Amino acid sequence: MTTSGVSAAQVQDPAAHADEAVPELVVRAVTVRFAGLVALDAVSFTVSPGSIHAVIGPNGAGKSTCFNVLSGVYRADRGTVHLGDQELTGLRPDRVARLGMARTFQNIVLTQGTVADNLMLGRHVLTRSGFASTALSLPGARREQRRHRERAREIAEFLDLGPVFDAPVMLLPYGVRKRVEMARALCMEPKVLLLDEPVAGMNGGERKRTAEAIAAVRDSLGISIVIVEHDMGLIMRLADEVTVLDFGRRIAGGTPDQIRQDPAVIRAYLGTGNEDEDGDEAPGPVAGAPAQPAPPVQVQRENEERQ
Ligand SMILES: Nc1ncnc2c1ncn2[C@@H]1O[C@H](COP(=O)(O)OP(=O)(O)OP(=O)(O)O)[C@@H](O)[C@H]1O
Repeated sequence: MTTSGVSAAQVQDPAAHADEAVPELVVRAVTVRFAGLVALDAVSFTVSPGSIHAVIGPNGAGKSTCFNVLSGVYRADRGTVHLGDQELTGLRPDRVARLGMARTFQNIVLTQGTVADNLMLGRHVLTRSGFASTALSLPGARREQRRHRERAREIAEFLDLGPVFDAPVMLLPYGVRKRVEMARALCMEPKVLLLDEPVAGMNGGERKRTAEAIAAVRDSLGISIVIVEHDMGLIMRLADEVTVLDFGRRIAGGTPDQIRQDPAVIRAYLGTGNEDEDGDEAPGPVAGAPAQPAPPVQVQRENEERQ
């Protein structure tokens, strides 16, 4: 689907990476340490081409660290990241972006310029004309700028941002600004889109719209999406595959249905450290607990009490 009337064919257009097949993203045994703390401990997973792959886990599990390794912000102490044949391990963020990995940021709230200005920033990595020829408005550079602006408008329309293309972002509601941020990343024509908590802070309507937009990106553009998000309802509806982290370790992986039933996941979200003064485990999920695993846990607890 598309979120506006723009056809998939229009959106699947040209760009740097569109003629190349989307490759697998393979994370192998990645370890990251901060002083004495192991934030990621030999974590491995594979993102299938054209899929939505969620990375979830309780607070402090290592999700952001994982994201920062994928986008080149953090350097892994051990392990590798490959996008197809291309090794990304240890490359700087700008190089990782040029190889087809575009990311959004958890806390970014765009405030400067128009929507168009922000999307053109995303086109920057694809611009061939140098700074001087653009500044001097040479004909070739002007043509290229026009082509990029047209493409930015197509992407804006795809994400329902057409009507606000020339509006200052500062005047837009929070949820729309977050969608501008996603459009900016898409303007880089990535093979893999990394979404860091894309619905954080949104109201119900904005969440629904953003979820539709994410599904539309996968279905129409065929690129892979890696998503870190605390909204478990959204993850369970959207994701094709889920990797679950806890204390820096990968404790489970599979489809949302498999994850819902996985005892290690249920244990991690219940939290084994929630003990009261008598040493009894305090019931109830920790923050960010999945909405769906609750029934199997209750059944399991009833069985334990009966024994
Ligand atoms: N730059 C850093 N320096 C030191 N420790 C860090 C740094 N970044 C993360 N950590 C630690 O690494 C562990 C994993 O953190 P991370 O932010 O990756 O978890 P998370 O799953 O994203 O958590 P949350 O859901 O709360 O955002 C935590 O114990 C955290 O305190």
